[in-house]
Amino acid sequence: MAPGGWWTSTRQAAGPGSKPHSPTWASPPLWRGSWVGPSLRCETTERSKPVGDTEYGALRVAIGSDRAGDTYKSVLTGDLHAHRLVGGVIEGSPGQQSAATYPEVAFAAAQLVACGEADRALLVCHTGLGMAVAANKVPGVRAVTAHDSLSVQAAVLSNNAQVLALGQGVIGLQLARRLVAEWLTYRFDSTSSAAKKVEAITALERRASHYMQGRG
Ligand SMILES: O=C(CO)[C@H](O)COP(=O)(O)O
Repeated sequence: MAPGGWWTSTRQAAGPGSKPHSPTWASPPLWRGSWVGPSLRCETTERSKPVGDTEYGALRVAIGSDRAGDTYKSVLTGDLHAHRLVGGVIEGSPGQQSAATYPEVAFAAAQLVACGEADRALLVCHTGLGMAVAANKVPGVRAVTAHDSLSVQAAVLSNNAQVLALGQGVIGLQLARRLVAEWLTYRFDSTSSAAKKVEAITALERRASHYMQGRG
């Protein structure tokens, strides 16, 4: 089901050189759940797949921006559609999104990731900072701001971050496009030494949540 209101999704066939990342849309169904309004609600009862897991092939990427990131978002959306490793693009409807603030957009996109509707999210605002801060409020989501190749690589390989936030006011468009192209080629290795540290972050998140519940 297409995300309601804000988000539209597009499936696309991977290009000839895409193996082993060719999409397998039919089994299991990857586009489940529906999304409502600025504060989106995940109606998926069962995750299509674990957050950040890419075993099903080509990446499904949600992309969003506030007004300050709109120009880059348009260009990067085109790049995503054309990229051989991207199997689907979910983008906020430009009309409504241009009025949306970065916390709303980031939270909504991060929810798409957390619920398994998207593998990753690409967010653009003026600095990339607020988007990452807001996206990190969604449990299970790891969002970073990164404006150089090493950080983009480490975001995936070391931190298993599913969300990349860029600042339209910080880097030039061509660097942003290059970084996104690089970002799409990286896959987290769950057998790597980084995995235990990412698990530790998840455990901390659970502990914090229990602590807060105890206080409530
Ligand atoms: O960069 C932003 C948030 O980190 C955003 O694009 C601009 O922030 P605002 O001026 O507070 O809306």
